Amino acid sequence: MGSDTNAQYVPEETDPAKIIVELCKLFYAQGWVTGTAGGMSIKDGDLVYVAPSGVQKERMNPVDLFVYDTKSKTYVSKPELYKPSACTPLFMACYEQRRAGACIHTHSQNAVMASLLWGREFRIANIEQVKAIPKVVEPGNLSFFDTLVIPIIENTAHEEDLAPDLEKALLEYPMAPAVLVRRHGLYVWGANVWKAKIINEAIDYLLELAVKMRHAGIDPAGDIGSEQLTRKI
Ligand SMILES: CSC[C@@H](O)[C@@H](O)C(=O)COP(=O)(O)O
Ligand SMILES: [Zn+2]
Repeated sequence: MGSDTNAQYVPEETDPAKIIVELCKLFYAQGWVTGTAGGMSIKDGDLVYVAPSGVQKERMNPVDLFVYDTKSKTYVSKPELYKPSACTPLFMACYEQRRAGACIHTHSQNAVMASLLWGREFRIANIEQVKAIPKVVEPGNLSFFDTLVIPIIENTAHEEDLAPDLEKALLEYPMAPAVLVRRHGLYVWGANVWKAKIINEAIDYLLELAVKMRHAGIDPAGDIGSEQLTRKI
């Protein structure tokens, strides 16, 4: 019985270009990368894989991706028709300052709504899903009783101009697993692509929940029990 179940196991894809193409389709279905927005990147050793700029991110082929060698500082694969994603300097900042193995940028409406409802930082506490978020500065994940804090930076006219403020936020918030961009979206990274995917999903869930809590008059960072004041019994 057990071996039958294992026979169903499909090994994970290991080609970064194929993984980016696969995940962008999933993110499109979530409404995170529609209308050419958002994207993602993977760092595999010295090589950084990045999507082309301005393309429908759910319709890319592996050969469309740019591959940059951080050692030789040259592109080892450079599709002729395209320019690399405008998010590239931001992905590079996450690789350099966070030793990330993958970065995801979404235009999730949950991220945009949260950026409109919170000021300089987003906070949520005492929700089970925070246990999917790494502590970043030490091994392990946040506990149920920890507060997740995500800095919010202001948007700029061009994506690449966000890089200095993102770099500053990464320095000022060493424990942050992501950065929100007001009226724009979210940057998330992880030690590898699957961790980045999980963290992105968990953060999006928490952003959506926090926005709903706010609309219900509940403080998402409030103490356990404080929400009872808003409950109609
Ligand atoms: C809807 S256009 C969005 C872009 O300006 C940008 O914000 C973005 O997320 C994607 O940039 P791109 O250069 O296409 O990878
Ligand atoms: Zn964007």
